[in-house]
Amino acid sequence: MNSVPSPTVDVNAGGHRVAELTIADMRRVVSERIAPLRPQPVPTHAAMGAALAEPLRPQSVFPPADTSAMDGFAVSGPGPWHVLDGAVTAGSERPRPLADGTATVIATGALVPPMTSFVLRRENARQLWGGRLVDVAGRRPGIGNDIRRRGENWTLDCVLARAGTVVGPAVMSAALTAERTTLTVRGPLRAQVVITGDEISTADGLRPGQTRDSLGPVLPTWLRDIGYAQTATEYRSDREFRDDSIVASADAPVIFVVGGTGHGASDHLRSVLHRLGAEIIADRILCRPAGSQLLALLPDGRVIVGIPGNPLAAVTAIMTTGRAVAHSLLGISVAPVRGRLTAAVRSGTGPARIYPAVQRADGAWDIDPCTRTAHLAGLINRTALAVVEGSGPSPTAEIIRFHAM
Ligand SMILES: Nc1nc2c(c(=O)[nH]1)N[C@H]1C(S)=C(S)[C@@H](COP(=O)(O)OP(=O)(O)OC[C@H]3O[C@@H](n4cnc5c(N)ncnc54)[C@H](O)[C@@H]3O)O[C@H]1N2
Ligand code: MOO
Repeated sequence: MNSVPSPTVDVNAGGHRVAELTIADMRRVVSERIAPLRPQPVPTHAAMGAALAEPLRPQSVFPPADTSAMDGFAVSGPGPWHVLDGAVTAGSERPRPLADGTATVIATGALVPPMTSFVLRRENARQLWGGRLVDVAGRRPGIGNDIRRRGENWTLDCVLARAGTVVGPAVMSAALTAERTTLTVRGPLRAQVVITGDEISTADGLRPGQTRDSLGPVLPTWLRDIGYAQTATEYRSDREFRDDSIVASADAPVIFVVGGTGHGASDHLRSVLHRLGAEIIADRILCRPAGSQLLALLPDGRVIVGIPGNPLAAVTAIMTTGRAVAHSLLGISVAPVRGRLTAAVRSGTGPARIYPAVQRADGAWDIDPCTRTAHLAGLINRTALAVVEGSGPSPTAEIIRFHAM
């Protein structure tokens, strides 16, 4: 929609042009201008994708009591043992103490009765004539007793995860094991996606001139991958986008506006930003695709990322600028990772080139130099973007992986 040049919308809030930024400069500006979210207590089960604002310390030692590590018999004293009636199952409270010379059936995870010497695994136990139990493994007392001792995994002074760690399934699960019912975190980060453009259609059957929306259903997956745990998506025609208050009213710290970043007749993002008193902090990034990105701050601190409409450019913008914004808001720092390429490539003296990439068995990355931007077919079976910068032939590139896929 921006094929018709327009002299009317080259505007930004301060009235002066903001320089095009390299990717490194964009990351620096983002970390300087976008402050981390305020830490807040969040129920542990609702904290997926947030970042720990404090080290994760246990609320309870683990295991909280001596428990059996195996199905078998809790035995007291040297054998053979007389097996008592009944069984100690997981979930039973306070089993009675075991008298010397006796044994009781016990289940994995059950509390070990006081006076237990060790747990005899079922496969190492035989009952003699008359019912007496013996240990056929001939264990030495105290060795491999198959009892999980209270606090042997962690005590209250342990740190299970450092501040800045993103809450994934392992962190959440460990926190629950440690009886942490709330966590002090930044996030979970929410994003509003606004897909603009008169030509974009989600309805059955395309009319001439329409373009199938190939981003709305998939952007939340990419966004979740880089730290936006919750996403809401809205569609607006160009005029609706220009006239309504979706950007003003969006209830999310980050608003991704898809399309309209250019200077074409229907590209209204700049004028909307101007009207809302936003400060543009990056106007174009020196990269291809996704050069036509805008990064702006609303007066209340919400961040607007204007991403190009071409689908591969949109994903590239999200994986570079969108990712840097998420890291800043979550208060985490992620050092760029470099990878070896299967063949040296030259980006030339111009902008950084960003290519779909996939890792070979030997660890080197194959890149696709000829990918088109109007669709995402070039990302099928690819697991990363490779960022190539510098004028000479480069044998390595920054690798930005897609973790969720
Ligand atoms: N005179 C110039 N024109 C353009 C330039 C330029 O440098 N000078 N850059 C081109 C590049 S590269 C890109 S990328 C686009 C960026 O334009 P916008 O951000 O304003 O995006 P639109 O014009 O709205 O859309 C571009 C393209 O993408 C299609 N699109 C948009 N949304 C979707 C969607 N949800 N699903 C599928 N496809 C979508 C849209 O129909 C357009 O074809 O500007 C170029 N022009
Ligand atoms: O930025 Mo366009 O993003 O090269 O397709």
